[in-house]
Amino acid sequence: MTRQDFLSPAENASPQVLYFEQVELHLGNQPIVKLNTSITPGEVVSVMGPSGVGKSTLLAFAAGFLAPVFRASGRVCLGDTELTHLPAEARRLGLLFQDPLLFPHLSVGGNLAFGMPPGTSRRQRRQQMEQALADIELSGFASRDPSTLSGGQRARVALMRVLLSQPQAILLDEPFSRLDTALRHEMRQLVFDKIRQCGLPALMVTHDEADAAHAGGPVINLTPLAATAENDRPTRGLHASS
Ligand SMILES: Nc1ncnc2c1ncn2[C@@H]1O[C@H](COP(=O)(O)OP(=O)(O)OP(=O)(O)O)[C@@H](O)[C@H]1O
Repeated sequence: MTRQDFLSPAENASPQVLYFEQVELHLGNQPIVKLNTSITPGEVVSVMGPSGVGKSTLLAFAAGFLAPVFRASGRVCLGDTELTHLPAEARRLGLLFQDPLLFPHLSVGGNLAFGMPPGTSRRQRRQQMEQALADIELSGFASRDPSTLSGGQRARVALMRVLLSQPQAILLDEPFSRLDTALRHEMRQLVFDKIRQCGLPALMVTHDEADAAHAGGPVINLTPLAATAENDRPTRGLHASS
């Protein structure tokens, strides 16, 4: 399944670069994170660093639900479109967190259909849902109650739900940390393969060096206090102010 499979013809399918331009986050007067980087389609950039350094806060800023206690400057852009001033729901970012939370009141199929863009016809919904289930070897599971799935099956459904929402980029926060070793390996492979196939830029927060190694992209190590990180790819001429 590729990015094209998820997109209606009306969608702009061209992959975009995700930019963090001169992003600075403050907690009170205390600077916690500075970031200036770009993520190309299909690339997974890993963000690492000690507990409390601001990794999840950075994702919250990008996703559009930063707690009011923080002060932020800088921009997050997809190609030429600035996301920073858009409400969270308009940013079209796919979020994958530690817990593969599925809606308990919806079937597996209902969960998959949940995030599909408005305007997706009934036939398209069914077709995409069935294709997604086949893709994760869960054909025939559409009417199942999510509580009857194993942890690995839930994680796979959660991933496909994110992809079916036609995101323009993916944000991952410790996506594999609750999985046991075998499952972790399997999910890493699936998630990174899908991100590459769909040509989506992705930013992943992780404590696990093996996650970052499997992701294959650059690793940004945030350090405490005025943490500054910058990778060495083009960022439209902007530079981190360290
Ligand atoms: N709502 C909030 N109000 C006040 N302080 C907060 C709030 N959310 C986070 N913080 C503080 O902001 C800092 C960054 O937190 P954040 O959760 O981003 O860290 P992290 O690097 O993701 O940590 P971990 O690896 O433990 O998940 C921490 O000092 C944290 O205590």
